[in-house]
This record gives sequence, C-alpha cells and structure tokens, in this order.
Amino acid sequence: MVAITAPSSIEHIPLVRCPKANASPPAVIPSIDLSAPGAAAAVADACRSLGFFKATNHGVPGGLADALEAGAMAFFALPQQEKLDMSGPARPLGYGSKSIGSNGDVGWLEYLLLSVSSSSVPSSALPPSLRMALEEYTRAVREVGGRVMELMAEGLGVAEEERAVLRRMVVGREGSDEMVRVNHYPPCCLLPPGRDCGVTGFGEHTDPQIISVLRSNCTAGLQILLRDSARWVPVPPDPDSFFVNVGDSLQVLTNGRFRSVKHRVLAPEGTESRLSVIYFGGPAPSQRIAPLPQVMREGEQSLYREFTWGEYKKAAYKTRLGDNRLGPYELLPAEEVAAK
Ligand SMILES: O=C(O)CCC(=O)C(=O)O
Ligand SMILES: [Fe+2]
Repeated sequence: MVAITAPSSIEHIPLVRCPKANASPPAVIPSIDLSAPGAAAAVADACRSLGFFKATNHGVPGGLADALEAGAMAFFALPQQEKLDMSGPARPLGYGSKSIGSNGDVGWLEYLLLSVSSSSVPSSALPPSLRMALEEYTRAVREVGGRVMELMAEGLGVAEEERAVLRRMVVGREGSDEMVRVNHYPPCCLLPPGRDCGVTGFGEHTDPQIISVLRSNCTAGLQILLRDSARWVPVPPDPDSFFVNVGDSLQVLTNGRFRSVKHRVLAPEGTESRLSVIYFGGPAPSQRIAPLPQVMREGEQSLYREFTWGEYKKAAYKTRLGDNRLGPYELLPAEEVAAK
C-alpha cells in the first residue's frame, strides 16, 4: 500500500520574471514507447543527451490522473486557511503558496508536497477522496518509475541479473525517500501579454533525487534547458504521457553518463490553470551515492566525491533553487565534467 502523509508560513513575496522560451521544433523532446523493443537504448540516449524524455504506453489508466486532478483542483479551490489547516504549512512538507523552500525562492504557484511511505498509515487530514486518489495514482506512477529505472540500467549496459540495481534503491525498499508534489499555477495576468517575459511559476532547478516522473494537465508552462545549445525550450503538455527527469543523484550514480536536466515553469497567461503532479524517487537517507560499479569501465575515476542521500538532501534544503548543488561534490572542474 502507498500512504501519503503531510506534516506543517505562508509568505507573500514579490514575483520574479521568467523569459519565454523561443519557439523551437516540438520534436526536440524524445517520445519513448516504454513497451517497444529498443526502449532501453532510447531511454539511455535521451538521458545522456537531455536528461529528459516523454514516456508513452506506460500502462497507467487515464482515470487515475483524472481523479487526482479533480480532487486536487477541488482542494486548491478551498479558502487558504482551510488548506493550511488540512495539510499544515510547507516545512518543507505540507501546503505552500508562492514561496518554495525557506531560502527566498518564490513562484506563482501553490502546492502540496507530501511524503510517500509504503508502510505507515496516512495521517494527513486531506479530504479522503484526494488522499485516496493520490495513493492510487502514486502506486501506479511509482511502478512507471521502477520500469524506467530498469530500462535505464539496461540501456547503460548493466548485466540482466543486476538490472534492478537502480529500481531497488527506491521502489519497495524500506525507508526509501519517495515524495509526491502537486503544483497548481493559476493564470497570471500581472504582466501585459505579448512580452518576451512572463511570471515565474517555478524557478530553474534540477531535481536532486534519482528520478522524477511528471504528469500535467493540458496547460503549457514547463521548459527544459538543452545543455548542448544552452537554449530553453518549451515542453508541449501531454496529459496522456509522463515526462521523466534525470535527477542529480542519478547523474552521480552513472558517473555523469546521464545528466540531470535544468527545468522551470512559466506561469500560464490564459484562462486555464496548470496542474502538475510529480513523483520523486529518492533512496533511503543512508544510501551511498557514488558511481555504480556496474556502469564503471575498468580504471575509470569517479567524477564526484561520494555522499549519502541524507547528506545531499540536507544540503539541498540549505541552497537556492537555481544553485549548482552538485558543484561542491565535483572532483574535476565543472568544464571538464561537462566535456565528459
Ligand atoms: O510543475 C511543473 O511542471 C514542474 C515542477 C517541478 O519542476 C518540481 O516540482 O520540481
Ligand atoms: Fe523539478
């Protein structure tokens, strides 16, 4: 079973501007049919080049996401105080509005950040229908994450009997650190439309975990950074598919073969809200994060000083969203790591 728990100031701070990404060919985002032969190679290619791809044919019934979306929109429509009373202010878990983390990052959004535990009984006071929808959805999406991690291992050339090496760090592992985040970006009309800047919904960052699996409604806003050309491109929404992000920890576990993807969200300017739900797959706090022996070539040096997930998470909570959180752990100058 999947249990969702939400422990406990909401701050109103000035908003920041987000450049609109240049229009670019939509085909730039790889779309991978998870059930097709060759999926493992396509996943590895996408994780090497972009750290990001769209996953189709994932087996999760659309009804689960629809139920969650309905429950989440009903929750976000409640008066502010009720939302806070139900889930507590985000510290970092709980209900947050405009402020992300505790280091001054702000965005045009409200959100619920919840931990997912495989054993504990849900203690959150969220409306039961929302909690149930979250649990069902998370159970299904975690499996997608697990399958993708197996494909990643296969695409990295890990021997068949060890292909569960990444999946086992997260899925079904006692004490693993899985979280789910529901982001609601109401339409923002603070800036006149047609300018080359909008309002930041969620500032640029990489996700610190191993993997993130995102699903949104039909409202656009997500952008990713193409590392090679240093260009931000919009990700056209697709509610029937999932978007997979490589997280910082996976970058280290693969000794830089896979690269975590910088991404951000521009607040919607039309009449429709954006609603996204992200499953974050993190390992147990004691998990050592260092290049996997299964992927290292003979004599290959680690590019990173090793750390535990608990240490990295703690450090991440002390930094700003856009900081290079892996920087302090790099053993080679950043340019050399980027050139690898
Ligand atoms: O809402 C989105 O589309 C992305 C949000 C995000 O990157 C995050 O919650 O880490
Ligand atoms: Fe993110």
